[in-house]
Amino acid sequence: MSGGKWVDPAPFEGARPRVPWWVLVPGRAKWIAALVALVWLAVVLAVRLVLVVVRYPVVVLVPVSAAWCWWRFGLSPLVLALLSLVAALIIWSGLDRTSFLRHCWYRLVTEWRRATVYVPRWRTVMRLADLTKLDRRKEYRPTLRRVRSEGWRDRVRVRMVPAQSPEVWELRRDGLAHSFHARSCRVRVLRPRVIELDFIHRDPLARPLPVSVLADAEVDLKRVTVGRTETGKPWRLRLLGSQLLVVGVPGAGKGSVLWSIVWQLAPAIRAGLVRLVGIDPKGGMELGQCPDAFDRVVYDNGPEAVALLEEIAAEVKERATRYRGVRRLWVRSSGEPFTVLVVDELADLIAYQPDKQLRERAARAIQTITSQGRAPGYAVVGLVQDPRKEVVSFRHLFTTRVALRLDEPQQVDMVLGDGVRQRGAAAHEISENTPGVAWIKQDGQREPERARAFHVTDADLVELGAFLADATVHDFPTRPDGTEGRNAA
Ligand SMILES: Nc1ncnc2c1ncn2[C@@H]1O[C@H](COP(=O)(O)OP(=O)(O)OP(=O)(O)O)[C@@H](O)[C@H]1O
Repeated sequence: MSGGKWVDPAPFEGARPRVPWWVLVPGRAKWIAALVALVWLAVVLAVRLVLVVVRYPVVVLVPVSAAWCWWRFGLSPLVLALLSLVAALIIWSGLDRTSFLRHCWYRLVTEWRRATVYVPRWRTVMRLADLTKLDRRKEYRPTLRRVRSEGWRDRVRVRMVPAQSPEVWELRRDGLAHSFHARSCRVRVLRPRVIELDFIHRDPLARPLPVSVLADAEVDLKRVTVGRTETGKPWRLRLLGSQLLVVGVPGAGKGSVLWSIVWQLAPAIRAGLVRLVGIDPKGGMELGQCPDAFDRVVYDNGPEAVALLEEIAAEVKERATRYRGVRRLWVRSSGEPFTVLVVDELADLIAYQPDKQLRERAARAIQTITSQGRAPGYAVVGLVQDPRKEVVSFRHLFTTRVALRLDEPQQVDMVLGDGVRQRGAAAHEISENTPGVAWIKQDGQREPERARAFHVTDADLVELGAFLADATVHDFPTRPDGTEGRNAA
């Protein structure tokens, strides 16, 4: 104040002290925040620990138990316990090798491969394969989830990064296989954002499978076992209510699929429950190997074959009319045999036949049998070498499609349908050394299956013929001097 007037003092020019924000937070709030952070850290650590125990149970629990045993009882009981454990494992593997491998050995392999192959290389491989995404300096990386080793393959579950599609992984299958030391890699979609990579180490179907002993047994037409799948389960084909298309290049093993079916149906054929009708345009090269199996067979693709097809188509229509409103699917008690029509080279009838009229009549008849034969008990087993357009246009009529070895990836799409090859069904990669190996796609089943048909040898076909031939009484041979042989009595 000067003479009653206010004089503004000089403004304060010192720098305002800069203190971190948390200094301004009241002391109590700081304690609460620190406590929350500590609890959070403890929870994260506990979850991580649980994950380690879940992912590496053997590696974690065995040493921990051993350490506890040593501390509690001393060294000698520990050595005794370990020796007993080893002895128990040896006995287990001797008594039941399959369950030992599944529940013990493959568990160890799983942990070993996770720790030595997948975890150490995951980040680098993902980056180099361009499977990571960078957004605002944050890296999004696919997460390695569950790993399961089954000896011949490792199943690796992955959570994809947002906005990534399985096709991106499809394109990198080869690179991923090499990176993780596998022979090949398949990609399967499990659910949104989660895929499973199958890293294949060896082919479990490398060895031919012999057929089972031929004996009178009950035949289930919904589950005809014709081989084994790569997971070790029986390969079962549904014939009742289904139509089957088998495609493969020459020598791919179409014959083995066909004869495996006939082999399994043999008891029912002998009992008259199942009737086989065949058309072999190759002059009997295939079906002529066991004509006894067939009720009727035509070795031609001309008028006789077409007449047979039309006859069966008429039967289908007639039976369908009778069954209408009575039953929806053929049953044994109908008193009429279940009919299986085998066409060895379908393309010969509906594509290569030079006579246009015959070709069209054959196509019409096949269409009728496949589309209407389900309920009246008619199944078609169509074998094809060359999946050309004319044949593939029939594809949708066949509910089960079997792709044996094929030449080109496009052919796989033509036979199995779009998108099935992307789910791993690489029929064009089947080795020439494994005839009878096939990829199977059944309608209503999302995932294709890989399997191998039984190997039906020429000797087996002779046995099959003898099993199905009508019993004939043969004269006992007589000796040249006219006396009867020893067995004649
Ligand atoms: N499941 C199988 N296991 C082992 N070997 C097989 C199997 N199937 C077929 N083979 C062998 O592969 C060869 C070719 O088989 P097959 O004649 O059945 O092929 P295909 O596809 O019918 O040929 P084509 O179209 O020329 O008739 C044969 O020597 C056969 O012994």
